[in-house]
Order: sequence, then structure tokens, then C-alpha cells
Amino acid sequence: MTKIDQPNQAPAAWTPADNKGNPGQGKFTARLHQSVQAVWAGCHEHPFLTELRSGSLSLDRFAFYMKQDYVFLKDYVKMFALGSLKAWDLETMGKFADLLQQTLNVEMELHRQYAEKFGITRDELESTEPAPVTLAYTKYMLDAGAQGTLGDVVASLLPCMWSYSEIGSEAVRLHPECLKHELYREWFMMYNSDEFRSLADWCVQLMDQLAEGLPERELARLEERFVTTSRFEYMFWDMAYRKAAWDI
Ligand SMILES: Cc1ncc(C[n+]2csc(CCO)c2C)c(N)n1
Repeated sequence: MTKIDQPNQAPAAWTPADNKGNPGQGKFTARLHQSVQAVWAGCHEHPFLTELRSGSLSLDRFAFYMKQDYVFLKDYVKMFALGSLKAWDLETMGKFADLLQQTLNVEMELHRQYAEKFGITRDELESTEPAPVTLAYTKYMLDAGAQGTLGDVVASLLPCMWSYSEIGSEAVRLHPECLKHELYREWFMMYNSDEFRSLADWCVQLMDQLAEGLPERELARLEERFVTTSRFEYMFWDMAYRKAAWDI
């Protein structure tokens, strides 16, 4: 069938994002979700996460993850500062400022307390050197944000929020045994919380608002940001499983 013979396709009917982290159909975030389907499926099925869910993940692998995640968070919160800097309206500026304060002063303290349960001291966390994947991920993201618009900031930080929300809620829904491990259950509870889900939903909706009316060239750039940080999310799991530090 030639192109001209094809019936006009009605645009997908718009449906709002639900509160389970699913984008509305016909929205830019539906396109984004589609473009990383294989990458996110790879994350869900990576041995780091399958073993974390079953409780068989070794503590040294999880400790490596916790230490790298702390280094990651130190740079990730700067994306919220960039969000506040690049936003044009007070509401969005305020929301990013709140996120920065909450993550930096509350969540990172929770991270330090949680790490102590694995025998990781505060000094050890503070002196952790970023491994190659952590460094590449955070520096890519900060560069994309610094060079770009608020759309670039949000597209780059979104996989972190959205994929973790999906990982947390799917784990508890499909593998409730993940809540049995005395130490790992806290991790699943955190990422399956309503609070975390609504944060991810807010980011998804902001991405859709920012994408509205943009030319395809810009949408393609935002999609590339989103796909790249999604690939880094996969690599982060893989790095932690292999405990991949510098070789030399
Ligand atoms: C590699 C990596 N990617 C995503 C997250 C999840 N995460 C980190 S900060 C933040 C927002 C504020 O809570 C979220 C969702 C993580 N911890 N580590």
C-alpha cells in the first residue's frame, strides 16, 4: 500500500497519566516509554534486581551499589538546581527548589543511615570515588542539563525517577516476597511509596507539558537524552553487580 492509500490515522485519544506511573496515550512520554522498553525490561530482569527481589543478592554487591549511589546522588541533586535555574514560572522553580532541599538534607541523611546497616560508615560514603559508569552517567546528565533547556534537564533526569518507580511498584506487585528480606525490604518500600510515585508522576507530566508544541527536531533531542540516561540506568545495575571499579 502506498502512503497515499493509507487511511488517515486518528491521533491516539488522549488519556491522562494514571497514578501508577503510566503515561497518557498520545503523549510525548508514551513515545519515550516505548523507545526504552527493551532497556527497562533489561533492568527489571538484570540479576542485580532479580536477586535483590528474591533476597539472594550478596551484601557486598549491594554495599558497592549503596556507595556508588551516594556519589550519584551528590551530582543528581544538582539537576534539581538546574531545573530551578532553567524554569520560567515560580511554581516549577519552587518545586525543584523543594526537591533539592528535601533530597540533599533529608534523603541523603536517610541514605547514610541505611548504609550504616550494611556496615558502611559515613566516612566511607563521603570518600567514595566515582566508578567509571557513575562518572559517565552523572557528567553526561549534568552536561545535557547545563547546555540545554528545562526540557533537556527533565528528559535527562526522568529515567532515574520513572524507572525506579516502575521497578519498586512492579517488584511489590509481582514479587511480594521482596518485602521479606530484613535489610532489602526498606529499599523496596521506599521506591514503592505513594510519595515516590507522585514525584515520578509529576516529572512525567512536566515532561509532557514541556514537549507540547515543540518541533520534531527538538523532540528527537529530548528522546535521545531520555534513551541515553535509561541506558546508563541499565549500566548502573550492571556495574553494581560486577562491582566494576577502575581497572587501573
Ligand atoms: C542510579 C540511580 N538512579 C535512580 C535513583 C533513584 N533516585 C535517586 S534520587 C531520586 C529522586 C529523589 O528521591 C531518585 C528517584 C537512584 N537512587 N540511583
